[in-house]
Amino acid sequence: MNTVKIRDIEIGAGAPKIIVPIVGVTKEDIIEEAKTFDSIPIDVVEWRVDWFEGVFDFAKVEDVLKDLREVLGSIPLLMTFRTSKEGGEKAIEPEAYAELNIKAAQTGYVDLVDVEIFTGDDIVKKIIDGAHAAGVKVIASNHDFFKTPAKADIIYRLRKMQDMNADIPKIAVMPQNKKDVLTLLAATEEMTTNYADRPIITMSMAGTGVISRLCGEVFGSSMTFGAAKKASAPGQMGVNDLNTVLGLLHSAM
Ligand SMILES: O=C1C[C@@](O)(C(=O)O)C[C@@H](O)[C@@H]1O
Repeated sequence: MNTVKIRDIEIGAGAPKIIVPIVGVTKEDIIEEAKTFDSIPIDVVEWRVDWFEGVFDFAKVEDVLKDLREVLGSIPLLMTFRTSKEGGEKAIEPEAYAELNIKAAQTGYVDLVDVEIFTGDDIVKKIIDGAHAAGVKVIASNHDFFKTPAKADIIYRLRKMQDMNADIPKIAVMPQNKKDVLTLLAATEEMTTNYADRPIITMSMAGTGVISRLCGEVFGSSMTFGAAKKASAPGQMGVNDLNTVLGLLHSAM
């Protein structure tokens, strides 16, 4: 399996890497939160730009990115517009979505962008090619906030992301019972063992699924989201506790 190197972080090797989301609404909140990150264990910061009040004015987005980049120093920065149809704060037209992601990639301030795989193949391809041309890696994503698809379907979606040349395929699903968590873990193991030639990220959300956010090194999920100030999805643990558990499991493996 190939790893993905972003700055000093090697994704797909060792313990899962911790991503901490920022979900501030104002520039001030976003930057203030980023300033607290030098005292907590973080591998990658995710700016959830769909929460930002100025998200539809690119000059404002670029202004925040510039300051975030400066405050974060060498911590890699992922920019994510999570659309309302996949659990995010706002809706966006596909063309505007492509433009936002490609322009952000071209600023040189971001290391990764997140692209929802079911936005339409042409748009997805345009974003992935545009990000790569700017030297930016792409996480392809899919979210089901209501249920857990069948194992074969989860694997199909992750393989589609890989086939479309995303650097890191990712899926987040909601369990309706404990068996659904096992389905997500089984899909993760099968994808990693049989199909993936790159790191993947999977999680089962909410309290029932929290185990999936901890055991990625066993089953094959290379990154996990932890909360600093405010969680961006149900089931995210506090980042310090998350780091402790990942470290304990890593040293026992
Ligand atoms: O895609 C994901 C995963 C996530 O939904 C989670 O369940 O941790 C949190 C989001 O911020 C992120 O973009």
